[in-house]
Amino acid sequence: MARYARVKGSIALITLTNPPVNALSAAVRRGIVESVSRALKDEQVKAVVFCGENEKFCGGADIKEFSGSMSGPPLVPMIHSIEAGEKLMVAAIEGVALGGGLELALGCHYRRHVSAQEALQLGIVDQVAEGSAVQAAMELALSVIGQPLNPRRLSLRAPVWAPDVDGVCDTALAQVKQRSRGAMAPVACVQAVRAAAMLPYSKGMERERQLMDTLFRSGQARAMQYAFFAQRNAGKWSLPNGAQWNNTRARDVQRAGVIGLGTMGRGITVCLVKAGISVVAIETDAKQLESGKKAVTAMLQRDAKRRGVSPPLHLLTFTLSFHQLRDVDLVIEAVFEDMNLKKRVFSDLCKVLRANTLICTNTSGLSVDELAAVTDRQPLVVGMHFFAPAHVMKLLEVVSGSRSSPEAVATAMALGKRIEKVCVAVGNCSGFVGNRMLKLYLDQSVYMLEEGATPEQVDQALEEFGFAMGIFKVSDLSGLDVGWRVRKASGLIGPDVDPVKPSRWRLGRRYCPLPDMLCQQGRFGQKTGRGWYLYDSPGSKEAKSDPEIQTFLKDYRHKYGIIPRRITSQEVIERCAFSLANEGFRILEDRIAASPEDIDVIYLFGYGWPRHRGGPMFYAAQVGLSVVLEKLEHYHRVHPDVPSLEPSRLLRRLVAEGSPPIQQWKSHIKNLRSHL
Ligand SMILES: CC/C=C\CC(=O)SCCNC(=O)CCNC(=O)[C@H](O)C(C)(C)COP(=O)(O)OP(=O)(O)OC[C@H]1O[C@@H](n2cnc3c(N)ncnc32)[C@H](O)[C@@H]1OP(=O)(O)O
Repeated sequence: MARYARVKGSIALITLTNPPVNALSAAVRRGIVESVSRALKDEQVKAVVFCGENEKFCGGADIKEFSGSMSGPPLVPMIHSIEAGEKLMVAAIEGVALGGGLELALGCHYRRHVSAQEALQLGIVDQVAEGSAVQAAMELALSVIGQPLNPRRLSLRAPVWAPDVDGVCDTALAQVKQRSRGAMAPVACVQAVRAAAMLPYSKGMERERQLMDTLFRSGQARAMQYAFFAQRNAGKWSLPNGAQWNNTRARDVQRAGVIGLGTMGRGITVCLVKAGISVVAIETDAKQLESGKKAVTAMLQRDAKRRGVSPPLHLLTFTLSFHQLRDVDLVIEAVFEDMNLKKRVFSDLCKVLRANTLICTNTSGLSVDELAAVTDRQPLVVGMHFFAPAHVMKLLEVVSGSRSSPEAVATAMALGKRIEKVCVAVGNCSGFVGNRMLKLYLDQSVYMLEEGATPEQVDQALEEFGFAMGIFKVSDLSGLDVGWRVRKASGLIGPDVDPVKPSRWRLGRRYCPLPDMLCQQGRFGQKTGRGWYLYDSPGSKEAKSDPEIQTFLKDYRHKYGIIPRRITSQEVIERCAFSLANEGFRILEDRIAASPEDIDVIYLFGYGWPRHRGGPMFYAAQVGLSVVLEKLEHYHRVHPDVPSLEPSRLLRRLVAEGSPPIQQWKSHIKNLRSHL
C-alpha cells in the first residue's frame, strides 16, 4: 500500500507502507499509481515526495510475488509515468533503495539519501542530508518548485558515450563469466549496461526488458529466489520439544573464552572480538600462544585498517592459564579434532568455569553427546561448527546434542548471528549435515578416478556446473592429510592394510585407497606443493596438471585390473549432485536437519554450491525427483558395492506421492525420531 498526505500546503507525501522493507508488491504499486494520479490532479500540489515507512525507502520488487502470476500495475511503466509527470517528484531515500526501489528513486526528478557518500559521488543522489530525509526532501522540493523538469528527466539525457565502452564491457563480461560461472544474471547485467551506454533510452529499455524477461523465466531466477528466503528462514530454528527461535531467550554473551589458537581458534577469536566481545584466548604452549597472538593481532589490524577504524585489541587476553576463564559467559573449544583430547579439555574446563557457563565445541563431525557426557553440565553443551577460515566463511552449523537445552541452542544461534554468520541448527550425528553429505560426494569423485576420469575432468565438470573450485582443487586447498587422519581414527586404515596393494573393500563396502596412497607419498595438497595437482612451491595456489598423477592413476588401474572408460561431465554431475541430495533425504528422515532449505543453506554458504542452482535439494527438485530416483537406481545397479547410492526411503516416498514441491517435503516425513 501507499499512504497519501498533503503537507506544507503544496507537497503530496506518498509513503510506501509494506514492512519490513516496503517492497514493491502489487498493492504498493497500485497505491503509488493512485496517489500519483491524485497528486497530479490536485491543483494545490506543486511537488510530490516519495518515502518509505520506518525509515526504509524500498527493498525493491516483492520477491514473494515472483513465484505466482504477477498482478497489479507493472513497475517500469509506473516509473516512466512518474518521470514524465508534470509535477516535481522527489525521492526521500533512507535505509535501502534496492532493485526496483532504486529504479523508483531514479524515476524521480530529485533524490536525497541519508548516508551514501558514494551515491553522491556517482551522481545517483543530489544531496546527502543528516536527520530526517523526508524533511530534507520536502525542503528541497519547496526550493526548486517552478524550475524546468526536462533537464532532470534521465530518459531525456543522451547516452554517456565513451570511445572504449565496448572494450570496457568486453572486459567486464569476461570477468563476470569467470567469477560467476554459469550464472546468467551477471552476464545480463553487463549486457544491459552496454545497451544503456550505447543505445537511445527507449531502445536501451527495450533491451533491458528482453534480458529481464529471459532471466525472469529462468530456473536460475527460481533458484536465487528460493535461496534468498531459505537463508532468512534458517535463523527460525525449532526443536522437537517445541522450543524455537521466537519463544526461547538467548543469554547475553559479553565475555568468551577460546581454547586453542590454531587456524580455527584464531579465526573464531577474530570474529568474536570484531563483534565487541571480550575474549580470553588460551594455548597450552608458550610458543603457540605467542604465534597465535601475533596472527590474531595482525588479522585484526589488517581488518581495522581496511575499515578505517582502530583494532579492538583491548578486548583480548592471551594466556596459558585456564583460571582466567572463571568469569567468561561461554567457551568455544577449538583444539585439534581428536575426541580424547577434546574430552580432556572439557573435563579441565569444568574444574574452572562457573557452573552456568556454556561450553561449545568447534568440531567438524565428532559427537557432541559424547563430549557433553564428560562434563557436569550436559544441557549447557552445544556444537558450533565453524568453517575454515572461520573469520571469512559465513556458515555456522549449531549442533544441538540430545541433551542440549533450548537456551544453549538459542545462545549459540544468537552469538552466531552477532558475529555475522549464517547459522543453521542441526542435530548430532557423525559429520552433522555438511560433512556427512560431503563424504559421499568425495567418495563418488575418487571412484570416478578409479574408473577412468582424471582430477582435471571431474573438477572441470563441477566448475562448469558453477562451483568456484572443483572437489580435487578444494581437497588440495584444505589439506589431504586431514581426511587421512580421520580415516585412520575411524579404523578404515590400520596395520592390517596391505601397503603394496591396499584393499578396495573395507567395512563391508567399496573403498578407494587413492587418497591414502597420495598421502603416503607426502602429497598433502597446496601446503606441500603436491596433491591431486602440482604447485610451483609449497603454499602456492595455482593448480597445475601433474603428469605424475596421470601415471600414478594408470598404474593403479593396471594393478587392480580396472579397464578405464570415458566418464562424461553429465555422469560427474549426476553422481556427485545426486549422492549429495540422496544423503540429504536421509538426513531429513533422521531429522538431523529440519528442512531441505536448511540443507541447501549449508551447501550454499559452507561448500561453495552455486547460488544459481539453489542447493543440492533444490537442484534435485528442479531436475525432477523421479529422474533423480531413476538415476540413483541406475548407478546403484552398476555399483552395488556402494550402498549410499541406494535411493533413500524419503526420496522413494516423495516420488510415490507425486513429487510434491520442496516446501511440502517436511509434511511427508512422519513418525521418524528427531535428533534436533
Ligand atoms: C519485476 C522486477 C523488478 C525489479 C527488480 C527488483 O527489484 S528485484 C528485488 C531487488 N531487491 C532485492 O534483491 C533486495 C533483497 N533484500 C535484501 O537484500 C535485504 O533483505 C535488505 C533489504 C538489504 C534488508 O536486509 P536486512 O538484513 O535488514 O533484513 P533481512 O534480509 O533479514 O530482511 C527482512 C525481511 O524482509 C524480507 N524482504 C527483504 N527484501 C524483500 C523483498 N524485496 N521482497 C520481499 N521480502 C523481502 C525478508 O524476507 C525478511 O523477511 P522475514 O519474514 O523477516 O524473514
